[in-house]
Amino acid sequence: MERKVGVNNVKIAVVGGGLVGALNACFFAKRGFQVELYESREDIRRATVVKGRSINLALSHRGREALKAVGMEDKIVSKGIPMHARMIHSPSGKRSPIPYGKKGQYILSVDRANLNKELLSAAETYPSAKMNFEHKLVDWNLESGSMTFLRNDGSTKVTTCDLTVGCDGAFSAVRKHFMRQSRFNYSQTYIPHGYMELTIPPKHGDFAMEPNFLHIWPRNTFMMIALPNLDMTFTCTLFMPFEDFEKITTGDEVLEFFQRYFPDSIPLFGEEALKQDYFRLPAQAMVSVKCSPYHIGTACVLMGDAAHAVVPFYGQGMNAGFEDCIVFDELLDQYNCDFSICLPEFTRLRVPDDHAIADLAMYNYIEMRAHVNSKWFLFRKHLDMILHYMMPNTIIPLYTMVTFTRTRYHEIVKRWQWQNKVINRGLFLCGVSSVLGGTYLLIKHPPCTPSIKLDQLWNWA
Ligand SMILES: Cc1cc2nc3c(=O)[nH]c(=O)nc-3n(C[C@H](O)[C@H](O)[C@H](O)COP(=O)(O)OP(=O)(O)OC[C@H]3O[C@@H](n4cnc5c(N)ncnc54)[C@H](O)[C@@H]3O)c2cc1C
Ligand SMILES: COc1ccc2c(c1)CN(c1nc(C(=O)N(C)c3cc(Cl)c(F)cc3C(=O)O)c(Cl)s1)C2
Repeated sequence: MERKVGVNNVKIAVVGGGLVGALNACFFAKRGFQVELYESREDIRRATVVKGRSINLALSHRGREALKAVGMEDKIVSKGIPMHARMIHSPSGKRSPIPYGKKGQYILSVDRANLNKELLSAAETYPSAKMNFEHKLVDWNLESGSMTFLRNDGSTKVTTCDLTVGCDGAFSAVRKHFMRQSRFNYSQTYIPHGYMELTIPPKHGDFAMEPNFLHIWPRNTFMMIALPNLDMTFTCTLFMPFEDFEKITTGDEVLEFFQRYFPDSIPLFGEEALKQDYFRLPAQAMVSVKCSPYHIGTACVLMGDAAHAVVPFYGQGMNAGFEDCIVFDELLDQYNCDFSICLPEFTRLRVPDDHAIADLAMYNYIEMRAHVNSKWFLFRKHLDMILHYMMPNTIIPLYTMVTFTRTRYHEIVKRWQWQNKVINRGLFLCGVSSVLGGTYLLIKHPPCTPSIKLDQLWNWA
């Protein structure tokens, strides 16, 4: 265990015991801080069902690097299912695999609840870390640093700390107190689409589809994806405008809809099971939140969805939140745990990157919704691969940089804009050269004049 001189009497309050809060508790406790984690829900290690969250998630490089830094990568990866490629399902039921990249380039389907439990248990192994469940932050006083938590029995607990780390998600209570600060920027966007999770059960005791793939049914305004689970089920996420969800009110309408857009999936769900699953929970909303700065003085810093909730169309929300944790930890190393430097530096570094991934995810949502069906998806991904193969150091697919590197998100956007310019110029030059070439050939070798005139052709016929 690392122990820096002088940090073990510094008290950190982590608000929110979700994925990012639990990981942050590991980072701070590992460094020797006194850590108090406060989570409004009950301890999910004792809960039976965690409702309303995406059941599984795609873990990629950024998230793995953060887990590695606290010694949790192997444990989490061992319970993840590698997805080496996408499997594109066309309306006709044709399936086309598209690899994510080279052999070692894969993403992992991980179970959200298990990941959260493992991180909470890992945090608890540090003697300087204490978990407080069923403690909901209801007030925070910036000047005194005191926080008020409401407990399930109606009592309250007031406490103070040296640093509050707001990891309380997209609807953060900590961030609400930032809203009172002058020059605090905030924006949120709900997209018209909702998402619903459906389950494909095992078939004859095995996965009903190829397990090591991220299955995708791209249908422009509708889309369904499926990620595998260790129990040989698939968790499917159906994305659709709320107004379309609302049009489907009966079991028969469910079947009619799936028959029309995702026919190959019906035998995998089972007709009756699909009808029940569809009405189990209502479609959930998706919100994109941007704000800045992420800190107030040396008293408070936001991380994860509390700082930047992103739409899931890049599978990066958790990965970006986990990267927040490792970036802050790297700053603590670089500036010897001096919060007066680390907090503003965290804002300076992470705001442009987290805003960039929020924009990329929203861009991908708009692109997928607008004109990505299975043919277009296949074409674009194959074009990416061909251009990357031809110019490996010049053209790198956007998703490769996002998913398999820790290249800063805002640098990826700049490079992507440059690459698009190169590709468009290249396509333009190809176009111009083919026109010039064609014209040259026409001049050099004029086509022979037809033996008969067009009007003779009609008479002749
Ligand atoms: C459909 C969908 C699919 C997704 N897929 C992926 C994916 O494939 N890959 C990926 O990287 N990301 C994905 N994400 C994003 C990912 O789920 C989030 O980015 C991640 O959960 C953020 O973690 P967090 O800890 O910041 O917030 P949360 O997970 O929301 O945790 C916040 C915690 O704070 C607690 N809390 C809230 N208010 C208070 C309070 N006042 N006091 C105390 N505690 C409080 C909550 O109970 C919760 O436990 C997806 C999201 C959705 C919606
Ligand atoms: C649990 O709920 C969810 C919901 C959405 C996602 C995930 C899990 C995981 N997601 C990933 N997206 C990428 C990606 O980079 N892109 C561009 C893609 C974007 C979309 Cl929308 C898509 F359908 C495929 C790809 C693809 O390339 O396979 C990965 Cl790489 S992983 C999206």
